[in-house]
Amino acid sequence: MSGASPTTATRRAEELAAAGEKAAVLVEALPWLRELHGALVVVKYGGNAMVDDALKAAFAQDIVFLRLAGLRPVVVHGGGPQISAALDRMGIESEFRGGYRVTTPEAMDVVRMVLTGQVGRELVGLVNAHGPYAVGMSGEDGGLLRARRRTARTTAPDGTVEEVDIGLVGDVVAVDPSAVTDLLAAGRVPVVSSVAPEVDGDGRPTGQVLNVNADSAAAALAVALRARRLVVLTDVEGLYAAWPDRGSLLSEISAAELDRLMPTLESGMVPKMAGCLEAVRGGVPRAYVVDGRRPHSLLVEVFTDAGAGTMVVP
Ligand SMILES: Nc1ncnc2c1ncn2[C@@H]1O[C@H](COP(=O)(O)OP(=O)(O)O)[C@@H](O)[C@H]1O
Ligand SMILES: CC(=O)N[C@@H](CCC(=O)OP(=O)(O)O)C(=O)O
Repeated sequence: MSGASPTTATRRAEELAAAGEKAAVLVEALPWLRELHGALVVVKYGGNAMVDDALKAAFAQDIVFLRLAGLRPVVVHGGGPQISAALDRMGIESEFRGGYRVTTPEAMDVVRMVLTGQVGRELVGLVNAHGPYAVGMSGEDGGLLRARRRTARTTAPDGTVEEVDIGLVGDVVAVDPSAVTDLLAAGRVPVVSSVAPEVDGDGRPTGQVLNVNADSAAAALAVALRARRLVVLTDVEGLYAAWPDRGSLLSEISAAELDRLMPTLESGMVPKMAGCLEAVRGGVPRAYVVDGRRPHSLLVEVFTDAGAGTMVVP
């Protein structure tokens, strides 16, 4: 008698079946690869989804995969928890109003240092472990972003709405995407941190830098770059109809429905969903909020039919 023993043969059959399943995943990606070839995709990586080294490394793999699959990814990263930890080590307490950090001049130095000097550098390093793709930049570089100070609105128990000063926090009012498009044309992956120079009412620089929420910065960039997708990776499955008791997870929502839901949203979801709204109203065909705690959720969202999380459509 010749040939493999029954156990070896069974194992071989199982291996081939597993390989076939993997091939099926690749085949499922085919229409998406075709549709998104050359597409510019802005990926916002939230600080809360940077849970551990393995997850950050998986994110870097996904970005390199997108780039090698012929898409043009642009990363905008957050780093809220990392900023809070650094402030905490310095004995400075973090305070948020309406999802935005109250930013004193002292805190602004830390925001800039942590976002551009620490979180951005780490992501660039992780991507570049695969080849010289990533180039880090902040909204200050190449005139990329300009921002004006924002105030936060709070509602008092009697229902009156008050404007409160939240310090050096900005809204993006202008984007010059050439620094990013130049890098894309050179085959690079821009990794952007959300710090921006302040301009006055006449558009003149004041010399101050402002702390821009990373969701807002990603949305402004996605609009200015005419991105085909904005994908926001965060630490929750997507947008829930009710919070914190997690009503149903909304798999798809229109801009008009989201607009109605906006006043009910809390904390970090406020700038996140405002950003998605701004993006789809500004011409981005789809914006997604995806659970970045699941490894490779970015690839699942972009290349499979199932998708995940919440999709916002115009
Ligand atoms: N309706 C909602 N659906 C989902 N999450 C919500 C909702 N309202 C508030 N949240 C909170 O928003 C958080 C996401 O925002 P944030 O912490 O700023 O994340 P990131 O660091 O990714 O920007 C969630 O973890 C959740 O606690
Ligand atoms: C004004 C404002 O709130 N800026 C944010 C910038 C970082 C950020 O947005 O990080 P995540 O995406 O991880 O939340 C902050 O200081 O935390």
